Amino acid sequence: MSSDSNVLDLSEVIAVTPVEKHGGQRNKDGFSDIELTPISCSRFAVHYVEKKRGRVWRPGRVTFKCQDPTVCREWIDRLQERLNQEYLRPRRLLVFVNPFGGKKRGVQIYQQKVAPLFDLARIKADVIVTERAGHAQDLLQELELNKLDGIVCVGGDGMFSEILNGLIVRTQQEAGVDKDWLAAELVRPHLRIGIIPAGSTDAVSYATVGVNDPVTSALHIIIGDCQPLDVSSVHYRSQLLRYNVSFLGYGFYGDVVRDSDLRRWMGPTRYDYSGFKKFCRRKIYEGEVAFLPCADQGSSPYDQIRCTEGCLVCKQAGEKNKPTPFNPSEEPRAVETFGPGGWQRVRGRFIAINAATNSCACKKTPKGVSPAAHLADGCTDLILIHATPRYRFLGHLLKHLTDSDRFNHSFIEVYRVREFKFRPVIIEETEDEQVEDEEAGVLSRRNRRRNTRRNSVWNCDGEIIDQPAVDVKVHCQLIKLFARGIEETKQSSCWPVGCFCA
Ligand SMILES: CCCCCCCCCCCCC/C=C/[C@@H](O)[C@H](COP(=O)(O)O)NC(=O)CCCCC
Ligand SMILES: Nc1ncnc2c1ncn2[C@@H]1O[C@H](COP(=O)(O)OP(=O)(O)O)[C@@H](O)[C@H]1O
Ligand SMILES: [Ca+2]
Repeated sequence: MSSDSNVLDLSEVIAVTPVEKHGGQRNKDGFSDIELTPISCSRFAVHYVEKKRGRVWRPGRVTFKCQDPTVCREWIDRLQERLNQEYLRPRRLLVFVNPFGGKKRGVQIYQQKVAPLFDLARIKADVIVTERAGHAQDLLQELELNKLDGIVCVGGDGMFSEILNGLIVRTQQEAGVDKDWLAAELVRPHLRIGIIPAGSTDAVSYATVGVNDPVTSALHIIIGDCQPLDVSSVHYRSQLLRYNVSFLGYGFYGDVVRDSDLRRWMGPTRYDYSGFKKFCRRKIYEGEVAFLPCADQGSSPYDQIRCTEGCLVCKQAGEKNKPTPFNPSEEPRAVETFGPGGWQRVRGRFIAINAATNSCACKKTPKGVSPAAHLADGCTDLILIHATPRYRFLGHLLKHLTDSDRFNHSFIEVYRVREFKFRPVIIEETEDEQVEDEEAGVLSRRNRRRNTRRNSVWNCDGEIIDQPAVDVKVHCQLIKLFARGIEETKQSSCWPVGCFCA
């Protein structure tokens, strides 16, 4: 911004509206109840994105005064014409509101914070308040989507996951791609998805916008931001179980989501209760993880660099992984080769097996489960947490509250991978394995059984996958969000009267 003037980037203008001389009430198009004739309008307001601290955006407004009402009308028409040329800005959206998620305030959040902004920006929104779990996913298989510019999710990660799965399944079906074939090259949906955070963790919103704020997210949607995002497919025995976009967790995090699902009446605090309970139980799961490391692309989970707006790692990955036309007669995938440069395997007793396809940053862990993970690099960070005493596991968990290196423990292995598989080893208890404990007597046998419970479940963006054995594959930049990645924080600024840059 030059010292003697202020410049307002047109791409961050929300709307232009005539201003009543006497500040009277205006209808949703910005006109007063008394129909404004062109000659009577001598002022107009430019509504724009005002960037506050901490990546929070708010609608700002600057008013311009014209001596001649004709000039005023000319300005409004010209500016509106330019805004109409911003082809990435949505004009028609399908909005799914989950009244059940988070603190059950999804409807209020949308009506009070988002709808007025969509009206101001002249966006036509078809709003559906869901009536049950899976309602949005089912509707996405049958609704007419061609006339839309995007889909908006008002809810948390679980609701986003539902819409993500619905849209991807619909797209593959229409493209004739077999979603159950692990090796299939998936077709990218053309519709972008916007997220208005109204859930409990809201990790996807936080990791792609940098803050959990409904107004900020609404403004990213209005100006038509576009952020590609990796999606992982989760299969078992040639059957698609679910698509995942952020966090996959087996063991501790799987047990947490299974337990917390029974306590949704607690709202977001259910995770704290279940997290503490499962930390105390600290169950151990034996199994084997096989994984295909990402070919060296100059990034690692131990990087100091972070995935931010305009990330070069993601840009290069996008160029390397351009979608190839689907060929139904495509040769089946090569058999996995183990060894250097190929698949690797780790067998062990684990507290948790996590995969972070992006940082999974959220209010609980502002830097994320894997701070150096990328939104759109075609990889996921596979985090193996081996059995260890509780105090050491606690030390690792506590590091999520800070910037410190959460992987700096001998019991933790982290790999940046394109694919991985997990097969549990079921522990059958035999008589001679019973641990005799004089005080506890037979209890020790029950304790051992409890501590070596056969299987956990997978926490898939907060939804439960009951099947412990999975085959996971990352599809680079499969979908696009109305976001721009994590902006480098700037000081808050306001835009007084000034000229425009196109
Ligand atoms: C004693 C201090 C412990 C601090 C623990 C910090 C660990 C935080 C990890 C947070 C996990 C982030 C991964 C995101 C998962 C979400 O997709 C999922 C569902 O979100 P939503 O549908 O919006 O509710 N959230 C969870 O699985 C919550 C996990 C909480 C684990 C304690
Ligand atoms: N109307 C509804 N009634 C009950 N459950 C719903 C409804 N709409 C969506 N859901 C389900 O609610 C779950 C949680 O949604 P989400 O918005 O992620 O809330 P939270 O972040 O609290 O988990 C999702 O599994 C979703 O499928
Ligand atoms: Ca990634």
